[in-house]
Amino acid sequence: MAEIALAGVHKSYGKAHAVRGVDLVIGTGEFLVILGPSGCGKSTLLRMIAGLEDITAGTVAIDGTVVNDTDPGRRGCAMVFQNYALYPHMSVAANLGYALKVAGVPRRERRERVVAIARMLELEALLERRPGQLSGGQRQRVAMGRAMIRSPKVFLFDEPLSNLDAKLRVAMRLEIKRLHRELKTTSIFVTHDQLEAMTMADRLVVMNGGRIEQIGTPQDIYRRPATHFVAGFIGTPAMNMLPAVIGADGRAIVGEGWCPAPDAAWDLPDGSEITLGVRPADLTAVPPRPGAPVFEADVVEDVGTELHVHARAAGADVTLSVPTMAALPDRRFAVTFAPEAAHAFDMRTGARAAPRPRPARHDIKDGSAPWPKKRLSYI
Ligand SMILES: Nc1ncnc2c1ncn2[C@@H]1O[C@H](COP(=O)(O)OP(=O)(O)OP(=O)(O)O)[C@@H](O)[C@H]1O
Repeated sequence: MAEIALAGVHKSYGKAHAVRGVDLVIGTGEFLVILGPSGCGKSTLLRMIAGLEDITAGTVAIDGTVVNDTDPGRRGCAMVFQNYALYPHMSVAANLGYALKVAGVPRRERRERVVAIARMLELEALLERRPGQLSGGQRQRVAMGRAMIRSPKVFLFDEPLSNLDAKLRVAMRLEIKRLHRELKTTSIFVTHDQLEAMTMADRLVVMNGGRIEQIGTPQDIYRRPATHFVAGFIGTPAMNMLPAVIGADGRAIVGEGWCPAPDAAWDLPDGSEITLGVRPADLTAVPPRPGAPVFEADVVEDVGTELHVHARAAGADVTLSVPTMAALPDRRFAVTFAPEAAHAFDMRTGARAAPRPRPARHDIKDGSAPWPKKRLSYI
């Protein structure tokens, strides 16, 4: 059990910057997931915590002690990799007990601990097999057991489920969460699979281009994405993104004057270029109306639980998620959405735009002054 604190952590390979100044504290017992596209620096960050990569700048501290120059074996971290990294010529039992053997733990105690871990991971019947005689899921469980046996302070998972088929991934996901509930070991789990990230994380970190874009609970990140990148990266089908311009009243105008969210206003200067984001499930089809583009359903994908309707209009494409085709009585329709379902991103910075503050009650539109704050005395 340990707290991990990263301060200004940076990694460059020559002129290329893989990680650019990451500040992050992972609390004791927390299950933190790092999510991001390929090449965003998530594995490099994990490997710096493990001690498998030098840190170019900044510090990594475990339980208050800076470990930048501490050997990987002395950091108390155990790492689980995508490719299992098992010894093929050794039995499951020998693989599980190897680290204890190296550490000089007596044979009897070793055996006891191997059996206890095997019981926890349902590997007891497989102890005499070699890795080549196991399924992918069983191999991954052995890899987990090997990491668990030394009772590490921290588990570091580097895309451990990527080589498994879809069904097994779900099973292993649950197993890892169950183990975490039991052991409460501080864990960092790196993945590029958003479903894995959303379902496993206590707290989620979204990375892009070596930087942290957002940190929060999966719900925070889904409901209030902090940046244009996060909004587009999280959610399937992806959020609809409509290029828009801020008008004089703070409302967003798309194309030739369509104001799709008339009740929402943003705190940006007139003329600011934004992207208006709306999740496919938040769009509702309504009969065509003047001033709004008419969309035409193009491709409909049935994913079992819902339908994804991809529709086109002049200059804009949208996707709607609907429970049944009854939500689309006609092929041609306009779209609407609740103001609170709209996300706006400032295209200069990519940051989420704040709503425009509503006028305070004493603001008087005709230009007369509000009542003075101090009460007048008539004595
Ligand atoms: N040894 C290295 N030498 C040079 N560049 C490297 C090295 N290792 C990683 N990089 C670069 O650093 C960046 C981050 O790599 P990293 O492996 O951390 O990404 P990732 O987010 O884990 O990606 P993936 O999901 O594909 O594993 C990439 O641009 C990668 O090409």
